[in-house]
Amino acid sequence: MARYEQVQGTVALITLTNPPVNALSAAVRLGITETVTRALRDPEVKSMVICGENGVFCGGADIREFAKPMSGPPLVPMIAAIEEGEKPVVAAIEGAAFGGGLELALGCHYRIAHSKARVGLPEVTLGLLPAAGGTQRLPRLIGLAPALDLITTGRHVTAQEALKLGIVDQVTDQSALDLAIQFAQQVVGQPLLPRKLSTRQTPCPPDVDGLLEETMAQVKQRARGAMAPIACVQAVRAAATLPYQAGMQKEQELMATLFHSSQARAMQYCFFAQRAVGRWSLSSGAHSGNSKPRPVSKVAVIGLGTMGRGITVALVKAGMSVLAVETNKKQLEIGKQMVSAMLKHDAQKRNATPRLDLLHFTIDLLELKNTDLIIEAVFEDMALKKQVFKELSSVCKADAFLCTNTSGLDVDELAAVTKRPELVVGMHFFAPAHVMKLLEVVHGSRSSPEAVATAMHLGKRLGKVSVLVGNCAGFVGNRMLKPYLEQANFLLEEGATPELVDGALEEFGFPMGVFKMSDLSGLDVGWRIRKEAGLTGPNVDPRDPPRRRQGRRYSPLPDLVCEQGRLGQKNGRGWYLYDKPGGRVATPDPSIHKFLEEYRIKHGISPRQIDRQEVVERCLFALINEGFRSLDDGIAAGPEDIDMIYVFGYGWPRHRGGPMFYAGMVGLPRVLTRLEHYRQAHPEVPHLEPSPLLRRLVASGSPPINKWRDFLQRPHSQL
Ligand SMILES: CC/C=C\CC(=O)SCCNC(=O)CCNC(=O)[C@H](O)C(C)(C)COP(=O)(O)OP(=O)(O)OC[C@H]1O[C@@H](n2cnc3c(N)ncnc32)[C@H](O)[C@@H]1OP(=O)(O)O
Repeated sequence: MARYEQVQGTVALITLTNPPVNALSAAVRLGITETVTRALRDPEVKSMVICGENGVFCGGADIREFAKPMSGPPLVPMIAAIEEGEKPVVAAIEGAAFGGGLELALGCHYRIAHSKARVGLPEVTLGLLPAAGGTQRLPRLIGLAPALDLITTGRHVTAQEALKLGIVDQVTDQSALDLAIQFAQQVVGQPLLPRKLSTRQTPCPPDVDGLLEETMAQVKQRARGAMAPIACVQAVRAAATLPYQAGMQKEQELMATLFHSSQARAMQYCFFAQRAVGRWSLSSGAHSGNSKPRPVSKVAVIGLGTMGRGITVALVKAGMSVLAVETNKKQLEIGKQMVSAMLKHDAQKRNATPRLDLLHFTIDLLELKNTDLIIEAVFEDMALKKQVFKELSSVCKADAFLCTNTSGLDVDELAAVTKRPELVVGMHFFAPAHVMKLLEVVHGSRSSPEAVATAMHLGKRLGKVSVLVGNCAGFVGNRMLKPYLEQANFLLEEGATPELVDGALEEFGFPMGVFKMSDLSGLDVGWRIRKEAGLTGPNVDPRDPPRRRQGRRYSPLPDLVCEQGRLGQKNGRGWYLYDKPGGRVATPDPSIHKFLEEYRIKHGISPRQIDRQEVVERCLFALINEGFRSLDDGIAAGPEDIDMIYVFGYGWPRHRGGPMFYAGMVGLPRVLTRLEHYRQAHPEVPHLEPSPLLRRLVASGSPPINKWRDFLQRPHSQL
């Protein structure tokens, strides 16, 4: 797993050979150990170069091995042997050097990178820390503050930034390997000691404690309960305050607390799940391996509201030419100004030039005739969307894809008004669409594999995690959100406050509780949808009592809040009070508390003490239960799809792996028992009735999550 050659007479070339990313598996570690020993012993060899096969240096430790018993030589002594050896070693970094890969390179005496290479220590994103000396060598190389940044965020760094930071010694547009071999010959005979990072002192600012405290406070705030970022700060602190060996000891101790933790398991599950959702399949037998996306170069976006603007920006940022369409000149001008401002702001942050040249604006639908793919992002109103789709179907070229950004309307109903239902798919972006990483691609019953492949591929081009889902009200994400929101409202009726509910959910790890999130989205959005569904407003069945709709318990609280003119952050008043319209600082509002008390009196509800555990269980188990139903209905292809939707689209804390993974961690029997308990206490809430799939899984001994597919009621998903 490591090839050995002697090149240019005196240079030992060691090539890691473990495709696709040359991960440091046991076999690779053994290969490196053996080849380095051989090179150190061979008197003809004066220096070494370590590189990776297929243009990738090394993607780090083999993550798949973490769940197995340790075998093969450990990384720490392997890297120490390279550093301590008396022959210079040069790392030739092409493609990527991540995690253990960069730590290996830091053990080398010199690093040469290709200009397109990226480096980083992303262990924190796997619930770990760089425990092959990364927390000790990197600060000694680049200083305390930049090392803290890189290690606690896990961010990827370009070769250019790596050069500026001092992580690499040279960057080349030519072959990094050729340059490294040349370099390895030149440095023979030069003093090696100063190149051994373990012998250096960490460059620190005058106020080390201040920096560490400030970083710890920031990290805790960002971490939302994740342990790894905190351990990373503690390990880097050791690099600033302890001698190297003691620092290494600390690194190992901290790693031991993380390595077998449920958080690390959850985050490593997310790593593989994120990649698994890209491998989609349909019941027809079409799948990502046999369905080619059609090339798309001209894209149009219809509607420049919040969603349309975000989608346009995302497309332009991905280098695509976009025709942005509005209904009238005034709206077009507003949209144009806002999109341009967003692009300029984004470019400024990246120190780049905004690609305004890729943008074209029109109010004339006829200009769409040469467009390859159209994304409709008009108001969430079926009649309006149908009218748009009819028009698109007649003006666009016959093979253009027609995509809708609906967040939950029936994609088949829209496809049916066109002359090309097979080219219609849902592309459900999440606000703000240029920031949020999730894209739900909705497969209608007549969508062709090519349309699905094209939408999935477009999502990837935009840097999104695209998840294929089936067509039903709300698709996967919003369908599961419904019982979650419902439980939150019921909890208010029963005695909770918005702060209590949000506090419990934020403590769980969500960036924002449900009521703050509703305020941010705008309370009128759901109000309008509920009016259309006949749950509030003039279309309510007059025979329905105030707290029942369509045969089940209903809370009119959110409707009543909207009727008071409280629309959320946008007008400064929602479930909370804000410093100003559009303000972000939420404070509890005594008038909401009074309103809730009066509501309870009016409806004869005696408020009771509700604790955080009940909030978490009722909101999250109801959501998870709907996840099981979505799986059983074939709307979600697998639990990984649901989990990635929630992690990337709804702020589910990554260190808890997503709702379905979390259910497995809590234990399916417990989820079932608690749902049964709450269902008994609230017989009028059907969402609390445990799903048949959950019952089947528990009856079968609660198999691990990767076996759940075997228990689905349909052998194939509906997709
Ligand atoms: C003592 C502890 C010391 C060290 C700890 C570590 O090193 S932990 C590992 C740290 N490394 C990382 O987190 C990097 C993970 N990999 C990536 O970020 C990307 O894979 C990479 C290297 C940038 C390449 O990206 P690309 O988009 O080209 O490929 P893709 O991500 O789809 O990966 C291709 C397949 O390789 C599998 N894979 C990638 N990295 C690893 C790894 N470190 N271990 C095991 N497997 C890895 C990935 O899962 C893909 O396979 P698939 O079957 O498609 O899932």
